[in-house]
Amino acid sequence: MFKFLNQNRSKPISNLVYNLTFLRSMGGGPRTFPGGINKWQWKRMHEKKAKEKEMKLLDQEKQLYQARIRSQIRANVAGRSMVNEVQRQEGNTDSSTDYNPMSAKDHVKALADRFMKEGAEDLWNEDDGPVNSAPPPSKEIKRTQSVDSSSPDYLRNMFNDGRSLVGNRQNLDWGNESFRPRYYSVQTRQKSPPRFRLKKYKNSSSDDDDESDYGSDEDLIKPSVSNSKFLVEKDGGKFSKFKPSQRDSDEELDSKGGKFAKKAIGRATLGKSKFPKFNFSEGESEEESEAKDSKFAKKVTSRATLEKHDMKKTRLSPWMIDENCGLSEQVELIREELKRRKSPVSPQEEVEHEGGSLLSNKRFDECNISPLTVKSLTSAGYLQMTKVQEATLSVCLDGMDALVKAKTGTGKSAAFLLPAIETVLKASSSSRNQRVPPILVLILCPTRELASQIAAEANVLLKYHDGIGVQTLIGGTRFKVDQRRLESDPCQIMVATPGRLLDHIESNSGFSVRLMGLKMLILDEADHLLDLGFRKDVEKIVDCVPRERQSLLLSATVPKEVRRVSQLVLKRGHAFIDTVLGDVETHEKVKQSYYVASHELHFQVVYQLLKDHISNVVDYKVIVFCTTSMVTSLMFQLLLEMKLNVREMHSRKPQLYRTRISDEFRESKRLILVTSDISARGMNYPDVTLVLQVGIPTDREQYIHRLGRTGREGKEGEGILLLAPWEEYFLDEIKDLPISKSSLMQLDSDLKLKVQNTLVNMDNSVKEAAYHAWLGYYNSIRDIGRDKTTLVELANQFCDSIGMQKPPSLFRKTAVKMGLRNIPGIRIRK
Ligand SMILES: Nc1ncnc2c1ncn2[C@@H]1O[C@H](COP(=O)(O)OP(=O)(O)OP(=O)(O)O)[C@@H](O)[C@H]1O
Repeated sequence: MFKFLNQNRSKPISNLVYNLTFLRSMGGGPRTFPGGINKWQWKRMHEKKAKEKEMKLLDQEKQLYQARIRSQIRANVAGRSMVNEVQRQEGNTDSSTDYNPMSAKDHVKALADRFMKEGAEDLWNEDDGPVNSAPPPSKEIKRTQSVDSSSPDYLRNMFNDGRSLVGNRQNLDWGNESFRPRYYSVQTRQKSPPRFRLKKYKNSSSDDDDESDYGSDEDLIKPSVSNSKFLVEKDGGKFSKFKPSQRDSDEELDSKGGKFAKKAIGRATLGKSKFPKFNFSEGESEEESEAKDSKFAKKVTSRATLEKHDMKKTRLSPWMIDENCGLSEQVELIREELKRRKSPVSPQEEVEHEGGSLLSNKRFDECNISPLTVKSLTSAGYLQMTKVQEATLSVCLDGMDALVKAKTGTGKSAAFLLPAIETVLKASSSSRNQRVPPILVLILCPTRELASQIAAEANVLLKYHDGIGVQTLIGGTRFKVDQRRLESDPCQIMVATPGRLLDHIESNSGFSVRLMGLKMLILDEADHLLDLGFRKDVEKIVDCVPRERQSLLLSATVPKEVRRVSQLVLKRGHAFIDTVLGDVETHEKVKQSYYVASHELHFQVVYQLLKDHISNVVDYKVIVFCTTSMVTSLMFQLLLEMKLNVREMHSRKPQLYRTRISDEFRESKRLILVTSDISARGMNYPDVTLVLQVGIPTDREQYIHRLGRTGREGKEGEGILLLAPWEEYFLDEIKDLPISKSSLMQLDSDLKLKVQNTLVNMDNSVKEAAYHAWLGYYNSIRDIGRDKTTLVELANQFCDSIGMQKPPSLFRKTAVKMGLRNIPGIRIRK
């Protein structure tokens, strides 16, 4: 009897295990577990196992370290230290040959620190000393300091030397106030107490509805662009306008030096960009330089398994560093280059440049980041910081949490990646010998493409940092493949979309253990991640990472509600850095207009607008945003039939296809991307000439982010919004933006017929799906979704416009869910 029962039980269990494996490989992750235990029991069981494993590893590490110390002593006795010294002199800072200079006791303490979180005391062995001892000073910093030519100070002095070649500040003509350097962030990493401090935000706990908790506008750290004054909070508490004066001569000198470097180094990169362009030599013409640029353009490939995505095209600048040179030789080369670039630009040019410049006066070598990062930045063509980078870096290097608001395309990615790299460098001295290094920095972002883009950018900045890895965890890839990758190629920086990250947390306790070492949490497009769609996932993730961490939230839009909920992630005393304050959130150089046309004319108007743009702009690159994936698909097919050069991108497409299209569009010219909102945020497609939004975006923020795909890096761009008459109410939400009405063009009757015929002949399934999606989208928008009868009438107008005789029927269940069951005009599927 027992045997019989047992035989019968074994089958369902094995089936369950099979199903679980299948589910996991599909990316959903198991929800029930073998043996009938629940998720949390399963998780605890694995955590216990992982702890035991960690204890074993800790023990092994101690032994390994002792062995290293012994071998180092032996090597010293045998005169090996001389060889190491020579290697150091040559700039060979390979960590594999550089045995950690900590004392054995410090090292053991550092190992212990790694586990110093709640509940980890049991990993500590009493013989190892007190658990609460302060962590040893960062050995990484010590190590770089010993290599004198690569230290930040050395590089700074070197740049200052270059500056002094054209005379000191007294010799330069700074007479006109408008030529004076701009200041907006005084928070420098000084040893002496700072004279000013940044305004910190106090999150309210229970009374968080009170607006005053977030301070008045004056409480914000606001880099002033238009004049040399800025708002800072004095130690006494009150704000005052501050004007650089004599006593700030050091900063002034630096800024002017920065300015000189900017001038000497050249003008904007691509076209009318405000970013610096590097001329190869003084005698070289612009064309020659361009030709060389493209000739030498090279792909910087990452170490992470991002395939094609993980590449960034960079221009070979004169700062491109010869890999074969020692660091001191490279420094010499840069010094030579500075000498050659003596001639300052004219004051007139300076003013123009400052008018709308995104760059600050500070260079990367002036801001206490690792010289190897400066080297990577230099070889990627970044010399000066953008304003948001300067403001963010100074706050983050001081260890503060921050909420950062800066316009689209102003370099927020590097603004959070630079402190992230510094965090890894600081923390890795204590985690260097771990077999599976903890994840030290976690970057969350809303879309897969954005995650891949951020990882690619991180790899560019890590070009010269051996041993720091970046990986992505994004949906649409095989879960098992992710797991294998995590095991075979451990990383310290993880870029992830929330859903897939949670799947890994829930199904792999080893992964959760790795997250326990987290030092920095970053939310890019933070307002979107804290929106209702993502908030629950983000809360769960925050619960899985240590409380003792630094957090950074960034976005081009930060509505008040987001400032309120930001306390889910940020500490009480966080800084709010707002580089937009007092200015509109969109770029001055992006011309914004809107058209109003009835639904039946929309497709023709879109076609006409695109045709006009193509005939006016030779190297056009257009993004057409549609309301939903299925409407995107319909629009794409129509434009394809109308013989335009289009590509389609939305969440219903397989990931490989999305990656391919994204890559193609990034590199291309004369192409139109028809897309849903998956491309609205963060995507950095260079040189987009027009963004066309068809129908209302979900909200004001989404309008700004979509528009932000053009006019990046200070370039020019154009944005058009096409609305149906009933959608005009949306204009109220963006009334503070510089958008103007354009009158509808005369539509050609032949064209009208052509568009209508194409729509009529299109596959019915595409049109049906578009109708359902349209209904779903507008039903979810508060202002229209409430009045169901009007909504259905409008949906039927849309249906007419896409060449359908009668509206397709809905499943009863769907109609009930949408609250449309008994609404006239809705057909229910039998
Ligand atoms: N200091 C710099 N010097 C030169 N170029 C820079 C610098 N910082 C960033 N860039 C370039 O500026 C472009 C825009 O940067 P990024 O994508 O980080 O903008 P963003 O502010 O995150 O935009 P969004 O709000 O759309 O996410 C990128 O091409 C990047 O390489």
